[in-house]
Amino acid sequence: MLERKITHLTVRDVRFPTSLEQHGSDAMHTDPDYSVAYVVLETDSDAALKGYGLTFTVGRGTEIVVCAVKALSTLVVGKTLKEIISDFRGFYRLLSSDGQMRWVGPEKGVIQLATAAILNAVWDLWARVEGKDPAKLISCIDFRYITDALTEQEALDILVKAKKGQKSREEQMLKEGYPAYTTSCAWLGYTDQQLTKLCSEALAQGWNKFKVKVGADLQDDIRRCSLIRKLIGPNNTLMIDANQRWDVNEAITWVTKLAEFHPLWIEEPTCPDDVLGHASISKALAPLGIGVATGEQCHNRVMFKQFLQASALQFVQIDSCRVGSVNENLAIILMAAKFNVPVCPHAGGVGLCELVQHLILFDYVSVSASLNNRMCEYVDHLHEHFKSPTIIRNAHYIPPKDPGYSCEMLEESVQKHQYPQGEVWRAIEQQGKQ
Ligand SMILES: C[C@H](O)[C@@H](O)[C@@H](O)[C@H](O)C(=O)O
Ligand SMILES: [Mg+2]
Repeated sequence: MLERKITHLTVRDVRFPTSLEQHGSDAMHTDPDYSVAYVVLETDSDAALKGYGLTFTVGRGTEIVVCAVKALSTLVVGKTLKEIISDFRGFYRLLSSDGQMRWVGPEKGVIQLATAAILNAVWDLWARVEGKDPAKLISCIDFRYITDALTEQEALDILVKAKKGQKSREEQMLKEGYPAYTTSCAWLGYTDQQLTKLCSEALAQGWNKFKVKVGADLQDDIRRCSLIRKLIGPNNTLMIDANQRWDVNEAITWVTKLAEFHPLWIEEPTCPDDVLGHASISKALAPLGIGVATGEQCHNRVMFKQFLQASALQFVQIDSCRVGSVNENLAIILMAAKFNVPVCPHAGGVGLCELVQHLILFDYVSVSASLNNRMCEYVDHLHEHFKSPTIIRNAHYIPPKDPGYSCEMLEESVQKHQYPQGEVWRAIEQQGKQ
């Protein structure tokens, strides 16, 4: 199987009209249409072996990501899986630092999202073919720019140390699943009635950790947080998410006014690139018992390194599509372990829950060995479009059993939602004309 050559790469622009009902809305993305650049790698295998990958985007931006995936595709097509994984570090660097493409990055923005889509598909293909050991995993990581925080030997030591108890953690996960929290009750565009209804339903289903969007209007935030805190009671967990809305001092003042609702964290209080700003916010909010969480728009391992070195975050929110796929997330997860900061993945988008559940299970079973202060985000949208959708039981992610990276979509869904020719978008266009 490893000898099989990748013969084709297709990429499609798939969008869901989530903005119509304000699903996914926040203080900065007021009308998001959850979308993906969806990649399929075809091989010359008789067994119709394919790799499926995607990157999450929002609406119109998807066409630019699709364009970037096409530009990178020549670096992948024609290679065998064996050629790639025998030097995955080198291949990662080829994609992320190709001499003619690097200027539009490097390792950030659209080109990084495109890299994630392609590499997610490569990991999916590889996962369908064989398992991996610690040394092999380490060989996938590009340690360039992070050795001052984590050396290759330290990374290997963390993985080897975590071998102890691995089997029982694996069994525990299969039985109980990984703890999750929900964001689906309190998007910014939802009314108070909607919020009350969704929250009550979620409580009845066993959810005990809730994230609320804040940041547009302080009085609204106070009203919404107070409503939710009353609904969920003092013992359930509340998190708040501002999606980068504030300046540093504004963030401190605003969150201080929400402290009475006892949020565990404030997520993305300010510009995602402002490491020192996050450090100041962390310091100011620590006495209130509120941590800072960030990562969904943290574009590479070097940024995460600085956040960790500067004590600028207390919760590392890895994202399966923002950075360079599993290769780079391995580096981030291992750095978080070294700095003893919990990883709580971001999954608010289409396909993100399906992908990131693999990474957080890996974190527990093979790296951190801890559930302390850890949980994985869950949003209850669009899972029906996936071949192996996430399974949630009693507010826990149940480990997926199908081989691969769980992001193969149903062909019918892809065709219906392809932009602009899919029937869903044609109907919306038609309605607009009426
Ligand atoms: C536009 C998106 O829904 C974001 O609001 C979402 O990813 C969010 O930040 C989250 O943490 O889930
Ligand atoms: Mg967020």
